[in-house]
Amino acid sequence: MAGRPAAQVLLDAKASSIEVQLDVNGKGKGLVATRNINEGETVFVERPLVSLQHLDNHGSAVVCQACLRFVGSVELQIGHKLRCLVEQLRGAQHGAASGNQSGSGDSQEDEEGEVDLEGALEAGERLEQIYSHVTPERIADLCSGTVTLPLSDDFRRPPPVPCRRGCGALYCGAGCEAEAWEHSHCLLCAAASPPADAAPAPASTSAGPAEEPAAPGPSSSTTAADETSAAAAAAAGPSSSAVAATDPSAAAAPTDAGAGPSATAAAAGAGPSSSSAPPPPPAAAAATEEELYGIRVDRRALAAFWDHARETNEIFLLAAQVVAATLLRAAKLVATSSASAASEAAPSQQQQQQQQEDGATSTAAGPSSSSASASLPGPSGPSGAGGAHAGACRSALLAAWRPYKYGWKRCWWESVAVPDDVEDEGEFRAQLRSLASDSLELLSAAITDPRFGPDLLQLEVYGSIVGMFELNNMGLSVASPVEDFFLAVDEMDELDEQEGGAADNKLAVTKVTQPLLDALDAEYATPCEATAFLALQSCINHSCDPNCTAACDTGNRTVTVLAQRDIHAGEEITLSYIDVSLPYKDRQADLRDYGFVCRCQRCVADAAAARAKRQGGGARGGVRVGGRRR
Ligand SMILES: C[S@@+](CC[C@H](N)C(=O)[O-])C[C@H]1O[C@@H](n2cnc3c(N)ncnc32)[C@H](O)[C@@H]1O
Repeated sequence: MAGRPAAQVLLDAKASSIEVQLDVNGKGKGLVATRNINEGETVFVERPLVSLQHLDNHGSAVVCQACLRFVGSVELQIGHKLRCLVEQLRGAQHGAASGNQSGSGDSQEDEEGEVDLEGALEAGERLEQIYSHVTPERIADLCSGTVTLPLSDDFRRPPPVPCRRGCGALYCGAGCEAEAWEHSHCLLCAAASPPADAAPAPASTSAGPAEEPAAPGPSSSTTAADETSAAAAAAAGPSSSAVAATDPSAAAAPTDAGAGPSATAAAAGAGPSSSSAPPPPPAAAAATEEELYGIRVDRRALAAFWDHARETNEIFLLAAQVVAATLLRAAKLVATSSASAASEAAPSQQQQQQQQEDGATSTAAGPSSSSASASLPGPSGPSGAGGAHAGACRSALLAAWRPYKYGWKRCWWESVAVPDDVEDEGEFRAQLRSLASDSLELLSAAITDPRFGPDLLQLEVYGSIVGMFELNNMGLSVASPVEDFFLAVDEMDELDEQEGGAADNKLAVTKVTQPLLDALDAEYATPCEATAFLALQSCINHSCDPNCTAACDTGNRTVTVLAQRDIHAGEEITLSYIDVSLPYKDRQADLRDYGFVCRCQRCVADAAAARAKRQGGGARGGVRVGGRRR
């Protein structure tokens, strides 16, 4: 999650024998190989700049909120999954029962407000099925770590380390907790107040009782993502609609490649920065305010921001990470440059004093020391100081923004693909704009910084950051240790059978594990599902016959792009954003969600073949249709 300057990313790209070119075959910028790359070779390795476990996945997988590694014991994973499943099913039953009164459009009502009795019945049956295999007490024991399953030791992951403020976020160790904190969480943690002994997270290594995980954010409902409003759900687009594990989604125009916050705003027609200064915080929040690196944070207002994002669209949480990370980095850069300017000034004052003491002439000391002081920010400085400080802030903000500038950014409400069932596109887009505006207002009330806020916290800039996720995200999937655990139990059975003995042992193990497997049913192997933004990946164009694949390694917190066939120097690096085993028409339909008509060689050939067929000639020989499947 930690941000790296784009310059560093590009250096890595060079080292990996690829380069970013600004116009690749009319598709905007793209990555091109600068040498021959062999099949199976690593093209480059990259770390996500920001990532987020999907909110509706929190009930299925307890993972580190920084690196997405599973944490805790298999018992915890199974218990947590069953507990959340039960809560969710109870909610489904309850939703149907109360649907008539609430009219809230929850998940048990269809769009006309009809109660989904069928869904409620199904939920009831599933609940019965679960309880025929496990008791509520058993689930509680699994969650609390008071039960140990046979063979589970081999599948134990690092014990969870909670967020230092106690918001419920968990990490795989103190390192990840600290990194997330420094990256953006210190500004986004919505816990009302730190625990009394708010020390940095412990570097816990014991496999003690399992931590009870909570969904991130101020409220710990594990079904919050189901409450998504109809408009936001419709707007979720490709980024939230089951992206394949390694597919980046994207839409881009190369001209924006270097745009920083204000450039983006200017391009989008935003007014002067001062016109969109953040609104003042609500008076009621005064008690929950604090200041970090000169940035004012209001935890109560943050809770409202989180609630809004959970109820509308999680994409705002990713955007908030970018905003918070950028503000923090800029604030730290300003602090560092102020400190170094101060330390440069200090010797010269000392020198002046020394010279005076030595009886030297005043002309040798005065001007130089005063001009050094003049560059320092602060109300007591000469009239030029404010301007110099503003300039330093601006440079710091642009430097902090650099890692994100490569992602193509179009305003979210303008770039989202319109769902088929939407009749009035204008109204749909206006609704999205209004959602983004509400989200920004809440975020601006929660995080305020007069130095950078007016530039960064503008609706057009915020919309373009949200749009960046809509168009450039990469879906990540991390396999669950629970799957491996049940597999090991299976294999043990085979082993025992082969050895023709230990039947008692086999029976003893499956007697304990089988009811859990039966209760979990098909959901026993649910992976961690997340979304991430990666600077270089966001430059890779789609092909329906891609030459690369991408794979996620949570251990290293990296995504690796691998050549899946030989690539020649000068050839474009491509990935597939969709299921390329689909026929031409379906592929084009899927890519419409990404906002472009595919111009890859395979599609050009397919289109030509379709044209020829329409003209009655059928596909001519020599036209290559189809190709490598993902
Ligand atoms: C993730 S971005 C890739 C980088 C992008 N070309 C840029 O300039 O930033 C995806 C966007 O690139 C363009 N693109 C990618 N693959 C394409 C393809 N096969 N055919 C046409 N345009 C494509 C589309 O505009 C798409 O929205």
